[in-house]
Amino acid sequence: MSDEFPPLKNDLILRAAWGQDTERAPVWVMRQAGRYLPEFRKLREKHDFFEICQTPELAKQITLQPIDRYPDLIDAAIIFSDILVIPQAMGMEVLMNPGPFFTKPLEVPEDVQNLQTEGVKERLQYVYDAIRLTRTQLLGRVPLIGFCGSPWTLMSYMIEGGASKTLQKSKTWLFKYPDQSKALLELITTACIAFLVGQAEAGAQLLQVFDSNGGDLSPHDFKEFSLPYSTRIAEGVREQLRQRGLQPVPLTLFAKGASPALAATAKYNTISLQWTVDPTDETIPKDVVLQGNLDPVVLYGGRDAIEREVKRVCAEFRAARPTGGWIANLGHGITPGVDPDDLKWFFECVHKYSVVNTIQE
Ligand SMILES: Cc1c2[nH]c(c1CCC(=O)O)Cc1[nH]c(c(CCC(=O)O)c1C)Cc1[nH]c(c(CCC(=O)O)c1C)Cc1[nH]c(c(C)c1CCC(=O)O)C2
Repeated sequence: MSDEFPPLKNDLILRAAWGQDTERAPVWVMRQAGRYLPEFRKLREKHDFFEICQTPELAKQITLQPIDRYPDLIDAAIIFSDILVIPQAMGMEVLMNPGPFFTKPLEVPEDVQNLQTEGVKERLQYVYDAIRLTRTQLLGRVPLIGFCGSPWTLMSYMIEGGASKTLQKSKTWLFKYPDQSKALLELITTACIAFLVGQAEAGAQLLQVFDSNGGDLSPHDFKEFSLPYSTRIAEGVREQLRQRGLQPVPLTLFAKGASPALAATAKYNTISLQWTVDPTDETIPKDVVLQGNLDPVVLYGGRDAIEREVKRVCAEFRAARPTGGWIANLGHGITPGVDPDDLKWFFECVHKYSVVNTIQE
């Protein structure tokens, strides 16, 4: 399997994800292939969002855009796709206009019976094809990240029908129909495990679970309705990779807004922190690798602010992980208005200030 693709020239992020010390922190950003890039917007004018996801050649082209624009500055690619491909593969229609829009969201627990839970892994074949093609054309420059949404975050989209500030409908399910909610979370968990294993089989070298709505739950409900399923994904993926004789793949959990100490109990190799978390927080266990966590809005603050904030964040992470185990990133996705040159400056600052002896000045 490993011979299928060109040899890897930059394994910084893999070493960091396994907890090893690195010369400097590896860096990538969530949503790095996205609307802040003029080359993305140009391609997007001609193609529907999910058409791009479903066309391996287009998904590959967009995945490579930031890698081509920032050569030697960026340490990972992330496959161009969306967390909502799982609900689609379960038979739900999802459009992007401009945010995600479900034409028939789940309204009552009986609606769950209409989901097509058999064959989900197979219907996502286009993602595996995109991953294979991208790995080939990356030419070993950097590792490729695969991903999925967490069961709770996907459940909330399937019920809300799109993004929501309050999550009133989906949280109502948790309080009104806790058992049926757990049954739905189980179904989604099974799909997530199969999908992540499929991505690793196709060549994804690191896997990230996005629990973007995890922090909208009380710690009690997070422990009841989100954490157990994210934990099961980590266990299930590791187990299935082992059974298939595949190399282990490092796993990252981004439980946005949730307590990092709780997120760490899910036993992922890495937890991704949003900017409201102090990486030196004593409650975070020392054996988990950290990813993050510059406030994405700093990228609008100009070069001096970017440099100052990167320097500060680098010092914090070095204090938190003196012997390595940090992947530099933003605390959430990069937003559409960022100047691509300011992102370049962010990468340059991370290269400079995450080297051990420069941050001790
Ligand atoms: C919640 C969520 C979604 N999708 C995703 C999440 C989890 C991360 C997070 O919390 O932001 C994950 C995602 N979405 C996308 C990626 C691609 C890889 C990457 O570059 O990170 C990834 C990893 C592409 C995308 N997904 C989307 C875009 C922009 C839409 C467009 O091109 O029209 C991109 C590049 C659209 C999308 N997709 C989703 C929303 C809420 C939106 C609209 C809001 C927004 O635009 O940021 C669902």
